[in-house]
Amino acid sequence: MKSPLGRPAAAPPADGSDPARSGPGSEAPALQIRGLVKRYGDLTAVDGLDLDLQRGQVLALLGPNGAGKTTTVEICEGFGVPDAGEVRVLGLDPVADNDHLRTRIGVMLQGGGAYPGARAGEMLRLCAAYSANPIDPDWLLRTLGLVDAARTSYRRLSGGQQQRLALACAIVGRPELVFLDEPTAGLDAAARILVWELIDRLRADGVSVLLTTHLMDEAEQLADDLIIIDKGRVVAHGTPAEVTSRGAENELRFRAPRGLDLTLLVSILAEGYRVSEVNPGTYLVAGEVTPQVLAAVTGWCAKINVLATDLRVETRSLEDVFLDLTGRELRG
Ligand SMILES: Nc1ncnc2c1ncn2[C@@H]1O[C@H](COP(=O)(O)OP(=O)(O)OP(=O)(O)O)[C@@H](O)[C@H]1O
Repeated sequence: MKSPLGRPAAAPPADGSDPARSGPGSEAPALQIRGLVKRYGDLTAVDGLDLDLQRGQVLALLGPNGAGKTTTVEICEGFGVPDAGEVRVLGLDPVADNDHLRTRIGVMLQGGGAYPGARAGEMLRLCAAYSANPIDPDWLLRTLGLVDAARTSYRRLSGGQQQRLALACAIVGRPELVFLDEPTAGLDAAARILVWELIDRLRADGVSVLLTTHLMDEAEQLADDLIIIDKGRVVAHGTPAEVTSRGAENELRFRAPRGLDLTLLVSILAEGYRVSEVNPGTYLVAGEVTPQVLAAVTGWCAKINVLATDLRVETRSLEDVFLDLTGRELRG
């Protein structure tokens, strides 16, 4: 069955003009930021930031409190003007081309934009009415577990229901790019999974997502790429696996008979690896553990006819990397 999220083929503009400049179906990246600077008085909130988000990808923007995430996202949404640098959203200038972008991007507002007395279902239908080809609101209410809340006024919704309604409103217009600001903050485990599944479906349908989050597992689960920023600068970027492994001193541990002669193993491994018997019968190889290093160690075991047991590669978590880079907890 075709997903109700799927974007229709873009129709050419009726007047033959090219309002988006980059054109419907263009290959312009979802987001491209070069050398972004934003100052508030003496404070440089964003300090030469570069960022790329390709079509159909999820990019997680991580950083401690005050790192410059919201400032960056607001500039992308057209709510702020850079002091220097260039920002392109779907190939367009978010301020000058705001009118053309409004229907092509989705913004998840934290509690904002709501009429407290309006019912959840009515609010979602109102958001849908702004779009020429909205996603079926009833499908979204079902998918986000909001059917029972559809007739409840916004002010009586639980925090988690308001959060999911904000997500539904952000995507009901079938945006090409959606900005999600901590979309699962405060949600219980079941609701969080519903939101994660929906974000996965958005990606599968070619929607690009810029996700700000303080949740390490959320970033690792959902993101194709991560950017960690601190004091307005990028301190790490890449896939979750790249960010957690780059330059990392991982460890390989195994158990084997005590007192083995390690000279041959040391000579097989490249310079810089440290091999030691940390406890009688427990061996440690410290350095970047690549597949080749793992093969070298097991090859050495085979050569000396030793069966290594409890062989374990210990990698650093995203939280460890984050702490190393920013000196602060991911949660801020
Ligand atoms: N309108 C403003 N006027 C003055 N300073 C501001 C303004 N908006 C943000 N700042 C400052 O800019 C810096 C970056 O703030 P920003 O909200 O972008 O960080 P953040 O990474 O989103 O933080 P958080 O995780 O707490 O939301 C902070 O020091 C903040 O106090």
